[in-house]
Amino acid sequence: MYSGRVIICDDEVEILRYLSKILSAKGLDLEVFSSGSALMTCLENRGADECDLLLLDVKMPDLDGIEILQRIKALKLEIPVVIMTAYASINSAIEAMKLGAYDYVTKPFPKEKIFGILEKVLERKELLKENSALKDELGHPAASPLIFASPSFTEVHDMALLVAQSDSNVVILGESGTGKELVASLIHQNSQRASERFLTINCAALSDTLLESQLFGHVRGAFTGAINHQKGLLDAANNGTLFLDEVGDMSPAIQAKLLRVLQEGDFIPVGDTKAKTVNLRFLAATNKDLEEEVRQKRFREDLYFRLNVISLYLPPLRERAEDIELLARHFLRKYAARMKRDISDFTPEALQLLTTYNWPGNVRELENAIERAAILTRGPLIRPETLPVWRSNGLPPVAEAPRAAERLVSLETIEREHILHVLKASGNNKSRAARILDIARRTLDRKIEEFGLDDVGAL
Ligand SMILES: Nc1ncnc2c1ncn2[C@@H]1O[C@H](COP(=O)(O)OP(=O)(O)OP(=O)(O)O)[C@@H](O)[C@H]1O
Repeated sequence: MYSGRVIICDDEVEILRYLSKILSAKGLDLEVFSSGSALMTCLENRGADECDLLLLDVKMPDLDGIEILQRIKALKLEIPVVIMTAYASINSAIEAMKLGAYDYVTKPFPKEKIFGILEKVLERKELLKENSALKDELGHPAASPLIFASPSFTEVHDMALLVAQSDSNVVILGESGTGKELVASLIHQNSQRASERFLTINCAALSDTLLESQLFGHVRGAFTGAINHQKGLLDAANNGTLFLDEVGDMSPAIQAKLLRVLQEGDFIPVGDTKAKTVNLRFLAATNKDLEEEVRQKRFREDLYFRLNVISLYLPPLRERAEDIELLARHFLRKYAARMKRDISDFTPEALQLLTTYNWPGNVRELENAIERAAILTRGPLIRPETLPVWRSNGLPPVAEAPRAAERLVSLETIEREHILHVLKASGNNKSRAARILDIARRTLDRKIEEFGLDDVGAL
């Protein structure tokens, strides 16, 4: 038996019935949606609180799974999503994984497949709980999800805790992947608004119209496709904190509407005539030089002053080498546990490579590198060759930022590399390789064909 809450969204009644039956038999709380738009309305209004897993069909007539994932990502809802796809739409599954889906299953799937995923998800939830209990014991604030040791980050962290006590708006500056969103959530968790909601929106990820209706909400019939009344994030976060990520990318029209909220504390939903009053704290982040944007008249000065009561600058990872090793070990523990692998440490060479590389994508790039290395590692130690920053000539430090194409590889590439590796290691014995990979033999055959690995025997 399990304890947790699962949302299922599929337009096929048979699938809904099948999943409801097997999951409720295991003691799980279920919520079922037969259309993508109904699911989105619920997530937008209520957030993903207390939901442990979302099982999402990729192909639905009104709103497909990929679009839902994009919206979940833009709303920054923390919810593991498992995409359910037909064999024919396997490319959508890959697309979904790139968008941050937790996993995917190909229909028809045995119930054990879903139970396996559920166990991993619930185990992860427990791990996160343990982690925060441990931080409590060590005397760190329970809400701090941040790992750091460097003096420069300690200073910003202390500053963040201090400004959390005030109710002022804050702008968090720093390169992409430096932890701006984590710091925003830390501020909220340590503020007087901690018991209220912390909602986030990425202003660069949405079109102008969508951003406007997400922020301010709309009434029925406000524009083509507005079939229902929809509450905006300003409303949903009332009394809590709203985090505006990539605020520097907001259009002048939306900047003007937002300024009114900051000045008057009210706004008018799209298509409505009545103003709504809200009480919010705004945290905003950008990797743009906002002062320069103001000088260039791309960002309103009055809005800038309203938002930027206090500003925090997160230093890039390359300027805080002390944090790299700590973060790398933290991510290694996380991914080794998630993948149930006994990888305990880095070789000294790998560690040296990690601490001397200049990490243009900051902590996010480091996390991706460790996740990839954990997938590719066979022994107990992470070796340099599994790190994307490794060069075949063995030269460790890279002074300049490598080109993106050299650093980052797609999930598809990793999957292909790993299948190739297992096939070679098993002497091209496909049944054995399928067992090691923990996938059905016919799934392996399909992937071999898809990735053009038929000739592996000859390698
Ligand atoms: N100090 C830290 N401790 C633990 N994890 C961190 C830390 N800093 C960043 N991360 C992780 O790195 C990733 C990127 O962090 P985050 O999204 O907060 O960065 P960001 O600056 O908001 O990025 P962007 O500008 O691209 O939105 C996240 O997975 C986050 O959990």
